[in-house]
Amino acid sequence: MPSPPAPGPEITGTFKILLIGDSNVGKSSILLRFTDDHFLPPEETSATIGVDFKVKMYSLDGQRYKLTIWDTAGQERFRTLTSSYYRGAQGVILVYDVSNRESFDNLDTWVEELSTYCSNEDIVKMVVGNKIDKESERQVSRKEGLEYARKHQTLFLECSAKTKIGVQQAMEELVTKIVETPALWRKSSPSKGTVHVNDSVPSGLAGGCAC
Ligand SMILES: Nc1nc2c(ncn2[C@@H]2O[C@H](COP(=O)(O)OP(=O)(O)OP(=O)(O)O)[C@@H](O)[C@H]2O)c(=O)[nH]1
Repeated sequence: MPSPPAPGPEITGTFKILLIGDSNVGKSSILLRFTDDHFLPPEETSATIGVDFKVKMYSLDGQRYKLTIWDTAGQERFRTLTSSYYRGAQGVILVYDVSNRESFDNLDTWVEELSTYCSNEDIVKMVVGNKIDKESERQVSRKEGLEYARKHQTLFLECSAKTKIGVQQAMEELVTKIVETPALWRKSSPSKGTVHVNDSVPSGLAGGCAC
């Protein structure tokens, strides 16, 4: 009998990360760029209905993390089960489109939704201005984005899912900050030195609730 494959390196933590923001700002595109390094042309994209998610293994400082990244619908009519999106999340990315002022102005609504459904003060938040490749159509300056993030004490980055600038960096900064916030994900330290984590499965119904 062939011997079973050797087990892979252990997973240090499993993190649930959410993408929220207005419809059309590029949440699904950021996710696809991050997980598959791919960008779909406009004619091949469609509005997210409800929620979608992708899983990606991610290495940082020699440790392996399992990221479940939830892509939520921006359109009100496609949003269902809102509280379960937030349940067990360690990180949230609030996305706006730098070429669409309204999507930036609406960030307040998303911050409000976050505070309604997520009572965990430790959750790591990041504001991301997407579509910086559309520089000539820019309606929101980098300074404004940065000021908004400072006011709400969140991380901040600008990116383009199209050209891929900033996408990897955004995820890396978010994951780094989550790792630096043990209260969010460490449950106990068993004997082998491995950390037991809040394993937030995509159903949003299992695992300890961080919210
Ligand atoms: N120029 C440019 N277009 C982008 C970028 N990211 C996304 N888009 C386009 O913006 C449109 C919306 O992108 P999606 O990723 O579907 O947006 P979404 O926020 O997931 O939308 P909902 O699912 O409705 O919430 C699509 O036509 C994308 O091709 C970007 O970085 N630059």
